[in-house]
Amino acid sequence: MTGLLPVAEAQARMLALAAVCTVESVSLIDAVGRYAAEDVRARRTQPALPLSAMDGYAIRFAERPGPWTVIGESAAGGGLDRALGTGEAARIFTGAPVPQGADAILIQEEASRDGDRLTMSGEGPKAIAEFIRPVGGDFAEGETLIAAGALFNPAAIALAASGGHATLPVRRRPRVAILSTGDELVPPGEPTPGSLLPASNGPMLAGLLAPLACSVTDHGIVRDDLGAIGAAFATAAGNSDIIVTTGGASVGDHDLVLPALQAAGATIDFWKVAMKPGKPVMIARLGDAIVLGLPGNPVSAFVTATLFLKPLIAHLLGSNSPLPRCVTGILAAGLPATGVRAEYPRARLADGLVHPLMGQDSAGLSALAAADHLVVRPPHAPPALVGDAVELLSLA
Ligand SMILES: Nc1nc2c(c(=O)[nH]1)N[C@H]1C(S)=C(S)[C@@H](COP(=O)(O)OP(=O)(O)OC[C@H]3O[C@@H](n4cnc5c(N)ncnc54)[C@H](O)[C@@H]3O)O[C@H]1N2
Ligand code: MOO
Repeated sequence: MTGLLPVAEAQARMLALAAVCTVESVSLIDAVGRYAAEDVRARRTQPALPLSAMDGYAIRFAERPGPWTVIGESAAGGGLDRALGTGEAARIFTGAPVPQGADAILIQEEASRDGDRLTMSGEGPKAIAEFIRPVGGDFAEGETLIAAGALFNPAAIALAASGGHATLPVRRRPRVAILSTGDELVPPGEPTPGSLLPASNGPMLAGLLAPLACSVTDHGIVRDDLGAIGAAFATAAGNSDIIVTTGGASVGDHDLVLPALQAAGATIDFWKVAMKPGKPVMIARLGDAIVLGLPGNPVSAFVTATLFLKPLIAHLLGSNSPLPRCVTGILAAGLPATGVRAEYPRARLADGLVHPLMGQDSAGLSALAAADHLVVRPPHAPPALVGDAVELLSLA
């Protein structure tokens, strides 16, 4: 239990430990940011009829350049009550059904109309079916629109709505409890005499979680005392799916999260991950709750929350790809060789290049706040040079 676990292995073990939340059916808006608990299939075909993509006239392509006789109109939600005959055209609007007999749309900018008489004044449609959206062009009834485990982002919500759904199957929102341990901490805004300092990890974690589909309870500051930490665990365990702690995770005499968990009867799965910042990361099960012990250093807490807490929540919500995905960027400045731990230097993307920031200390919040990406450096990597491609994790 004292060795350093590779990051990917630690993430896999964490995900294997945690069961997904139960299924519930919620409104479309409530489903945003959650994941499909089962395949969502189309209950209708879209478009259900051939529809015009433009305002203009429904014509027969072979009859260009006209003249045609305009016999009526087709508006969105309506339609023409009969088929077009030879030499006939219909006024048509965007989203309106294309009458039977028509096979192209002449846009109104390229049409000239005098009473019922219509002729082509511009180039006209270049091919049969131009500006006509065919039946089922978007999707057909019965098709899988959103696969189980995929994210309901706003576009997926629109797709589900278009597919005939008013409610969606999702997983219950995980309940997350935040505990900030440390005798040196005071609530933000309070005086900080001597070596006291504002507890910034709680608001940071709550901020990271705010856009996610979970409910968060910040239990505030817990003193470095075995009894106090144990009592906080006991309070949180009954009504949390995840308990996330910061601080007290290392090896000092005041680092009491591990002994408090052991005293509470928790099963410790791992402690210490091969990453920098963020080595003392702990995963345990306490009753039905997963405990994620993060280091106290503010940047370490942020980076480990990005790599462990956010994926854990996505997993509990039923995501089929809970781990963060990297993109590639080109370095504007070099980075030193890495040691036994993977490293996550804070960086900013500017002019298409990755600029590592000054102040890569695990307590350096200024660089963290200026960063929009973490560079992902594997263990035992040689120095990275200007112009090298590197993996990046977006902090957006
Ligand atoms: N002898 C060793 N010492 C340390 C090791 C080690 O392996 N051997 N690991 C280092 C690493 S790496 C880290 S990271 C830290 C993690 O320590 P803890 O998780 O035990 O955190 P604390 O000691 O409680 O605090 C560290 C640091 O962070 C400040 N802090 C804590 N909580 C907050 C908060 N809520 N808001 C703002 N700042 C907070 C705290 O005051 C300390 O300065 O251990 C190293 N030591
Ligand atoms: O992991 Mo600690 O986060 O290196 O300072």
